[in-house]
Amino acid sequence: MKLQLAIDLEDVQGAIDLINKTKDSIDIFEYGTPLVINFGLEGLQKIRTEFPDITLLADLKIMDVASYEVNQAFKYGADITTILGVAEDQSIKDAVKAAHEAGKELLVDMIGVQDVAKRAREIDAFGADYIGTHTGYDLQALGQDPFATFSIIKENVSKTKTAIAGGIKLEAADEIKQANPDLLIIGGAISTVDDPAAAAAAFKQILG
Ligand SMILES: O=C([C@H](O)CO)[C@H](O)[C@H](O)COP(=O)(O)O
Repeated sequence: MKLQLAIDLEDVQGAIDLINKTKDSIDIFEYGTPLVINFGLEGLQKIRTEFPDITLLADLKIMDVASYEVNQAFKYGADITTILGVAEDQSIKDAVKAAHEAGKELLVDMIGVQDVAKRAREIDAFGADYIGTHTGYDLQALGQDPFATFSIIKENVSKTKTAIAGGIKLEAADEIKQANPDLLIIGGAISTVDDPAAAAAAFKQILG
């Protein structure tokens, strides 16, 4: 199981500081969608220049023009990027092809997918590297979490690595262990606490 830190901050220097504090425990750093919105891919490039050796995921949440956007993420320094599971089949197939031709990886984010079991089987057949259950902030605010949906995804994929995200806290240690995802994605529970390094280390400990 790998640990990904979702950096959903509003400035690039804050992201750089957070990476420095947590890099002993984090396997993959996510250049989060708010950073994409505020600073575009040039912010990602700054982080890549500062940290040439870290694994970087750009959370572009691509919906269309997939080959172009996937390649832009890689051109600016990403190792992995994301497309939405609700995108057209053709877009996801194009994104998988573009990522693999570049020697990189693609995560399909299942936020907003209604028939999760059916779509998970389809994504599995498309050859994506990761499929991610994701309870977005707007549903977290209603008290929802990603664990039940994650089980459905796990039952319906055979080769795609599984990821889970959405408001996961340290208190969910038992559920995390039971879910046993290939990739655990944590944002606020590391980035917004007083001691992000300690929180990252505590999550890493759960993964064993
Ligand atoms: O993808 C995310 C969200 O849509 C904002 O861009 C978050 O990175 C993801 O939800 C993980 O963050 P937390 O929910 O704070 O753990």
